[in-house]
Amino acid sequence: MPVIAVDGPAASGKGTIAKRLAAHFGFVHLDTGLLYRAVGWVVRDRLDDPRAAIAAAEAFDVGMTCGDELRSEDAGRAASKISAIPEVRAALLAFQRSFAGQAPGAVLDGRDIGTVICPDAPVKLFVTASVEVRAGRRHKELQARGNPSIYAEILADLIDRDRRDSERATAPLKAAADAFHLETSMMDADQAFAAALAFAAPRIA
Ligand SMILES: Nc1ncnc2c1ncn2[C@@H]1O[C@H](COP(=O)(O)OP(=O)(O)OP(=O)(O)O)[C@@H](O)[C@H]1O
Ligand SMILES: Nc1ccn([C@@H]2O[C@H](COP(=O)(O)O)[C@@H](O)[C@H]2O)c(=O)n1
Repeated sequence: MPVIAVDGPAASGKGTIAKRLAAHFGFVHLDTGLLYRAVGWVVRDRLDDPRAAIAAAEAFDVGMTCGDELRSEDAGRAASKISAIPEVRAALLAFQRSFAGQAPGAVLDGRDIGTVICPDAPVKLFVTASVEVRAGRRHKELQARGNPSIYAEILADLIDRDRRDSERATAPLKAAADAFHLETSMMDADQAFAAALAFAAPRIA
């Protein structure tokens, strides 16, 4: 089954693109960040205990990915910490691969989809935007949801998260060698989707 792998840093717009590509092609979509957020949320009071995170990942069930609290910045921070643990990543791998095998095709977004989870995906996108632009998008999103948000705090958090996600030893955030780089700092969501679709469409039979 064809797979579209969409990777990139936090708040780059990869989820927005992934959802729209899935709707366009009639594919299923998985936001893999939710898996790490769910595990991080379970152990949010024990983030210094890797055994707790590994146990939560080994007990992962898709039902754990529901709930507004997973969209919070606290859940994102917790996810970024536990996602550096190799055994946590290993425990979540089979679910992601199995999801990717569904008919008629799948779109997965995350950090390591093109490099580790689906290295044979016929379409790989690496979506970026400057960290200032990403912080502005996230700030606006939180405000629209009625959540308190301070731009400077969001910016500092994203810088921290980028560093942790890129520097970890296992499955770091990085573009696959054959990924299409989509820099969206100067694009609105429609322009970014159009550019992604122009790359993907000829590669999806
Ligand atoms: N090109 C764009 N221009 C302006 N805003 C955008 C663009 N793409 C996405 N957004 C908005 O930016 C915010 C973050 O987008 P999105 O959730 O798709 O990012 P993400 O990379 O999936 O984030 P995360 O890693 O946290 O899951 C959302 O509010 C979304 O509507
Ligand atoms: N494939 C993935 C997806 C996510 N992570 C980690 O989870 C954090 C939250 O992800 P969001 O996409 O919801 O922002 C992220 O910062 C990563 O640490 C991952 O490692 N691999």
